Formats: sequence, structure tokens, C-alpha cells
Amino acid sequence: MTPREHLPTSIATVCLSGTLPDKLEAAAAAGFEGVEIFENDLLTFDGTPAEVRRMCEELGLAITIFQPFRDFEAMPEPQRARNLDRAERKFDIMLALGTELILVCSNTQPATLDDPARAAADLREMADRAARRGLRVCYEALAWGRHVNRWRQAWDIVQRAGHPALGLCLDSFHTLSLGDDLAGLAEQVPAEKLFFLQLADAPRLSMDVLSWSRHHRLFPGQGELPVAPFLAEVLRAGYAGPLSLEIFNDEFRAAPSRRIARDARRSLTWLRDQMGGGVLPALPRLSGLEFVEFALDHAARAELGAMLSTLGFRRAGTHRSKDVELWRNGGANLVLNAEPDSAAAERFEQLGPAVCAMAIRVDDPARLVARAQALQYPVWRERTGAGERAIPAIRAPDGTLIYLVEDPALGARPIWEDDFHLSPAALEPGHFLGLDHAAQAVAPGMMDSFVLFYRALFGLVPETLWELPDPYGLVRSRAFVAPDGSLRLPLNVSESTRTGTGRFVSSLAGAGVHHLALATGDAAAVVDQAAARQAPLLDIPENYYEDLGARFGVTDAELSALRQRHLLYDRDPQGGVFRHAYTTAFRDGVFLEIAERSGGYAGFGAANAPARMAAQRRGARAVPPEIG
Ligand SMILES: O=C(O)c1ccc(O)c(O)c1
Ligand SMILES: [Mg+2]
Repeated sequence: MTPREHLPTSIATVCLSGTLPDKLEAAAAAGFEGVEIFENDLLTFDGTPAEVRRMCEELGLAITIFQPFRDFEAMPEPQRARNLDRAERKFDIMLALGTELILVCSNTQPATLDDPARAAADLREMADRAARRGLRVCYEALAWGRHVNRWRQAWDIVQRAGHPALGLCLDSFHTLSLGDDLAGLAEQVPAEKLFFLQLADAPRLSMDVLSWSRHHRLFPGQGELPVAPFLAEVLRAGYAGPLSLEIFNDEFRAAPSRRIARDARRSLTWLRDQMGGGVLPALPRLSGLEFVEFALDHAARAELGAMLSTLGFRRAGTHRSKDVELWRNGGANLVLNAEPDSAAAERFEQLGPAVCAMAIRVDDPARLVARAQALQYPVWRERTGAGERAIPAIRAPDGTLIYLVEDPALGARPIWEDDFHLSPAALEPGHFLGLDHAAQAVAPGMMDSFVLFYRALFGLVPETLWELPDPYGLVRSRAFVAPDGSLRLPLNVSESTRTGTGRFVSSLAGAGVHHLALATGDAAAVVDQAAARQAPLLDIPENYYEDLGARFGVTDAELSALRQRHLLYDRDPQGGVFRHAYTTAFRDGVFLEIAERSGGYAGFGAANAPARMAAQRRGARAVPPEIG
């Protein structure tokens, strides 16, 4: 381990919701060692800076910086003199807070002079006054600064000023948002001039950089900016101060501060691990979904069992000590849990029939549990009877349990034999190869927590974001997949409460698995058998097939084979093909998909989602318009 891994962690109070004491408590509870006091949080706090200092001391938090000090440098008189007086007033506050560093961000005022020499002289004067009081100043180039918006310009000014109490503040957002990098930093800037480092990620968006920064920043790992290489460069330059998160995000400001602070702390652990320090146990090797588990009562189980039977599933086993059944077709395992006093029962009481767990096959469950603990994700162990296997699980951000099972393909004994009385049906061949993917509906404001969970803990990679029109609003969908494609988890979110996704989250079943796709090598054959058993398959309108013929030029024979079975079709540019069909929703909640991939097709038929969503709504009850 290098000393760098021990750089203290810090978070700006602006990242979190609540009053200043709420923010400080959340930061401390998540394990942060320091906080940036954002001036606005102090101004709106009904207490003295000395009280803030005491609260921080009691919570074990250092105040790493006081910020921001705006629109200071290169102003004409009389603003120049006034700004220096203003600085002295802030120094008084810093002494009361017990912090020695203030952040000056580059001037955004139209009146500021385009004069690096003047900027340097002003900052030198401020630093000199600060030094007399035992304080220091760091200068940050805002990406939208009037004349100074690149770190190299800020460094030029700091260098010209040549004062030991003046240094640089680097902020990953300001550099990376402009497409800039840190080339030359390690060569040109002495380590002792790197006073402070702020880390922020963001999605790539095409909008003005100020709005992007003020509303859409994310914690490292939640967005698309190369924050890890940025940090690596700063460390290479010899930076030895805190790693501090400064995230302006509308959703985070509105979310519970404890959850956001924990995600923040996780993101720094993940980022440190990205530096190659071995901070976390190695990523798991994933190999798909071993089972998905439903929380049910007896009536719902009988009903779901009947529906599954129409798709060719058989009851293949009963649990040795619990009221739990295994339903299976080929490689697809579904667990139907009606055990009272269990995690499943709790889920059923809250949400009605819903998916309560899924099991992911991994190479080493114990190592992944250790990784979860290092990332502060809650680990769960279900009660077990004599001789039964204890399967470790991790709680996803919505409470769904993610069981970790050893991959039988790597020689592990399948879990089923220890815990279930298996019937002969368990060994019958079937038409499903396994579980292709589990799509989850996520509440707005929770998406970024899920992103970090799947990315930092499991190493899943985010794919393209799709915006899918449901008849009653937009659904945003992004799949998280294992690098080798062995696990696929699309996440869907909708701001509208009237879309299928929105209704699922807000009124029907809560967040969680919203549909489950069963992999087959021959969707047409599966659909034919299912239709013969009166499976509740979703009808797709004729217009869809008209358009399909026009888009892909599929042959008339294929088109009529698809149409007749209400199969949807997609093709990627490499010629990979996806044929899929859906059931209607089970008790207005979860639905199933029959999915056939061929030719290396790796998507999810997103282009077909609008047709599917419209078809689901035709069959569904009318939705009352939103009130208010
Ligand atoms: O948005 C801003 O004004 C602002 C203020 C201080 C910072 O450190 C920053 O990165 C942005
Ligand atoms: Mg900043």
C-alpha cells in the first residue's frame, strides 16, 4: 500500500440535504474525515462559526476548506479595495471555524479585467494578509470563469504571485468538462503548490457548462468523466492533501443525506481502488443469474405457478425446511417463497407479490461479501435449517436481496441439492437456457445509487441510455452488463407516475424487478407451445409488423411468422438478431419475456419497447389522470 491511499477523505456540505448539523452528522456517519464548509450552509445556520467548529470536533471531522470566495481578482477600484476588506472578514470566520484554507474561484464578473498580472498582484495581496493570520488561499479556475477557466491559467497567476500562502485548487469537473487534461501538471507544478483537490464526475451532456456543473455533477463512478485517470495524474504530481468531493446535484440535494453520504464515501473507496492500491478485494467473475425469487402467499403462488406452467415450467422441488418451491424449465430456476417470518414475507406484506431476491453466480462469494463490506453495502444471511447451505446475500439499494452462489460450472455443488427435495421434473429437459436478464424499475432519485452499486461492487459496465416513450410519459433505460456479457441488468426509471415503470414504482409493487427475460434458442417454438397452453401472451398491433417490414426488409415469410406469434424483432448493425415476446403482467406487477438471441445480438430490443409498453397499457385498467 502506498501512503497515497491514506489521504484523508472529505466532502463538501453542498453535496448533502438538510441543515448544516444534518449534513455534518451524515458525513461523519459515512466515515468521512473532513468537510468543506460551503459558505451558504454557514449563512443559513442559526449558530456561530465556533459552534460549527465544536460540532465538527465532536463528530471527528476536520474542516478541510472554507469556500467559495467569489469574484475577487482583477477588479477595478473601488471593488478591489472592498474585496480585500471582504477577505479579512472571511478570515475572521475561518479562525472561528478553525480552518486555515480558503478557496477563491476565478472571477465571473463582466467587470473583471483580462489582466493576469493584476490577478496575480491581487491574489498575492490576499495571500499575504492571510499568511499574517496563519491562513492560506487556493485558487480554482471555474470552467465558466470570465477570463480564467483552465487550470494552466490559474497556475500561471499563482506562479506570478509567487507567495508561499497561495496555491492551486484542482477540480476534476472544471478540467474534464472542457475536454482538458492535466498534461504538464506533474512536470510544471511543484507538489507543495497543490493545496486542494476536488473530485466530481458527471454524465456527458450537451448544455452550457455552468448549468451542467450546478445541477448534474455526480460522485466518481456514477458518471462518464475520466475521474480515475485525473486523480492518478494529481497523485503523480505529488498531491498530499485530502480527497474531497464537491457535487452539485438536484436529486442529491433532495435525497436523504445518510444515503447520499454513504454513496459518496463508497465512490472514494472505489476511486482509490482504481488507483491500483488493492483497496478492495478483487472484482468477482460473474456468470449469470442462478435464480430469481418471488415473495408470495399461497394464493398468489398457486396463481403464479399456473401462469408459469403455461410457459412450460414445472414444480421441480420443495424446500427441506421452508414453505418454498423451486420451479424450473431447463436452465431457468424460479423460487416461489411463501415462508412466513422471512425476508420474503416482509417484502410480500409491503408490496404484494413481487420479486424479493435474485441470485448471481460468482467465482468466489466470500470475496464478493468482503468487497461489499469494504464498500459499506449491507450483507444479509437468511436463517438456515440443519444441513442447509447458508447463502450470503447483499441488499441492493431498494432492499432486493442479491444472493451470491458459486458457479456450478466451476465445479461447485449446486445449491438445490442441499436445500430442496427435488422431484424427477427437476431433471427434465426444457426449452429455456437460463435467465437472460432481469429488468428493474428504479424510483427517480435512486438511479445513481444503483449505478454505483452495480458498478463499484460488481464491476458491471453501463451501456447506452435509451429514452423510451410509454403512452403516459418517458422511460429512461440503461443496462448494466458484465464485461463478458454474462450478466445483464437493465434499469428503468420514469419521472411520470403514469408510465408502466412509474406506476410500478409509485403505486403497485415498489422498486425492484419489473420483468424477467427467459433465454431460449427458439422463441417461435416456445411461443407456440405457450399459446397452446393458453399462456397470457401480449398482443402486438399489426402496424408494428408493417413498419418492421419497411425497416429491416425481413422476408414476407418471416414477417408472417413473427406476426402470427406476436413476436417482436430487432437486428443490430452486425446482423445479430433478437426475437422476443412478452406475457401480460402478473397481478399488475412483474411480467415475463421470452428472449432469443442469435448472431451475437447483445441488446434488449429497446426499439420495440414503445410497442410493448403501448400493448401493455391497452390491456391494463384505465389510469386516472394525476391530481394536482
Ligand atoms: O458553481 C460554483 O459557483 C462553484 C463554486 C465553488 C467551486 O469549487 C466550484 O467548483 C463551483
Ligand atoms: Mg470546485
